[in-house]
Formats: sequence, C-alpha cells, structure tokens
Amino acid sequence: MLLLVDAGNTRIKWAIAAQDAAPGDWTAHGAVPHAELDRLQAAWAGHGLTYAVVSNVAGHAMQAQLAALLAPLLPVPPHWFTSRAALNGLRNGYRHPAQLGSDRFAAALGARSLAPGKALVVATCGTATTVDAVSAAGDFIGGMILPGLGLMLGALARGTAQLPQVAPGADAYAAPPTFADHTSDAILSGCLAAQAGAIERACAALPADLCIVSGGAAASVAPLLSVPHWMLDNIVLVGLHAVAPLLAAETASP
Ligand SMILES: Nc1ncnc2c1ncn2[C@@H]1O[C@H](COP(=O)(O)OP(=O)(O)O)[C@@H](O)[C@H]1O
Ligand SMILES: CC(C)(COP(=O)(O)O)[C@@H](O)C(=O)NCCC(=O)O
Ligand SMILES: [K+]
Repeated sequence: MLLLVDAGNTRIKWAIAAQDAAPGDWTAHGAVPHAELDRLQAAWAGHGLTYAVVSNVAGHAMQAQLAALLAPLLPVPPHWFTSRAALNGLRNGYRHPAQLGSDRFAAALGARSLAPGKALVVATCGTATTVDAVSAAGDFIGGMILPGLGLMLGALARGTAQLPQVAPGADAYAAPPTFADHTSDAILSGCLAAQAGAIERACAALPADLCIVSGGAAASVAPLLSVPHWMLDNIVLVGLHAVAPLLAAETASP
C-alpha cells in the first residue's frame, strides 16, 4: 500500500491507497494539525505500507518528525517529493524549478491528471492561498501566493484596535452579503472577496477552461466563484498518487 502525505503549514493531510487505485479512491485518509502529529503513528500502522511519497512545506523539524514516525512503518525510506524542471509531462516554468513549493507542483500534477489537455487554474486555499496556471499543453506557467483566509482574518484582528478575530467554524465562515451591515460580516466579505477575486482574475488572465479549488478553506471560497470550477478535498494528494509509480521506478533504478 502507498502512503501519500501533504504536510502544510497548518495541517498534515494523508491518504493510503492501493498502487492501482483511481485518484481519490483512498483506503484510509485523514488530517491532523501539527500539534497532533503523534496520532499519525496509530493511523498509519497495520496498513502494510510499502512506499511513501511526502510533500513537506512545513520545514526541517517537520521532516525530521515525519522521518522518525515513518522509519518503523516502511521497508524503504520515504520519497521526499520536491519540485523539478519536468515530471509526467508537466514542465515547470519557475525560474528556479526547485524553489516552487512541492505542494504546488504536486497540485498541478494532480489537476492535470484529472483534466488533461485543459488550461487550468489550480487554487489551493490553505495557510497561504496559491493560485497557479497550467497551460493546456502542460506548462506550469507560474502563479500567485497570498495570505490564506485564516491569515487574512488574523492579520486584521492583530493589526487594528477595533476589529475582532473572526473565528474559524462553520457559522463564522458562511458566505456573508457582499455589502455587509456589521463588522464581522464586513471582514468576512472582504477576505472572501480577496480570495475569490484573485482566483477569478487568474482564470480571466490565463484564460482557464477550468479552475480546481482545494485546501482547508476551499469550501468557504468556492461558493463565491463565478468561474467553472471543481472543488476537491486534496488535490496535492491526488498529484502525489499520480506520480508515485514514476518516483518508485526512479528509486529502483536511479
Ligand atoms: N472551518 C473552516 N472553514 C474555513 N476555512 C478553514 C476552516 N478551518 C480551517 N480553515 C482554513 O484552512 C487552513 C488550513 O488548510 P490546509 O489546507 O490544511 O492548510 P495547509 O496545507 O497550509 O496546512 C487554515 O489556515 C484556515 O485558513
Ligand atoms: C506557498 C506555500 C507557503 C503554501 O503552503 P501551505 O499554505 O500549503 O502551507 C508553500 O507552497 C511554499 O512554501 N512555497 C515555496 C515558495 C514558492 O512556491 O514559490
Ligand atoms: K496552499
């Protein structure tokens, strides 16, 4: 069984899949905040893991913790996925290909595996929101990085005297009217419009045939979008799944 891990700056998302399973057809999956990393050992044990592909944008300490967790569970070291100049028909247009966040490259690979031959905007609404362009021919053109919804809400509360912290949670994130009549809805309206506006501008600029929206805040942002879009739970894991056989083959014959 394959283990796929997307370690972001807020949560570690993971899925276990059979080698030949369809994208998103997970045997088991979950997400934990950084503080609850210890829970992963139990979640991952007993699945007969043979290989793991890990995208980590959360720093060296996170990599060390994940390596320690995985060592007793795997017959071979995990593959630490990084962005490269080209993979699986996707060419990376970043000036320095390895500088591109591994989660962004994986998300683009995942989007292309689900919608080949389409001009795509891939938006991942996590700690940061990234909005990336992939051409129909398979070029990762580049993208935008903006504060994620939670960071935007927090920045307003921290940087002002009169604005409250709008807390995460189903009610708090329900879409407010565009022109709100009280403070917390006005904050939400502004921050959601910033997120959705960036995505819509990217779709117009490409122009995109389709937008793929994913990440922890996707369910809040996607309803505002006036462009054709698919909302997916975790496009990064789909991308890691799509290239896992290629990466495993490289390890076998480097
Ligand atoms: N209930 C919620 N509704 C909307 N957004 C949320 C909610 N809970 C968390 N979020 C947002 O999702 C982000 C975490 O998403 P995730 O995709 O796991 O991020 P990362 O990949 O950076 O770890 C948080 O920073 C926050 O902005
Ligand atoms: C932009 C990111 C912080 C997003 O991280 P996330 O919100 O998923 O935790 C991450 O992809 C990253 O650190 N990227 C490196 C710089 C770049 O992609 O240009
Ligand atoms: K992101």
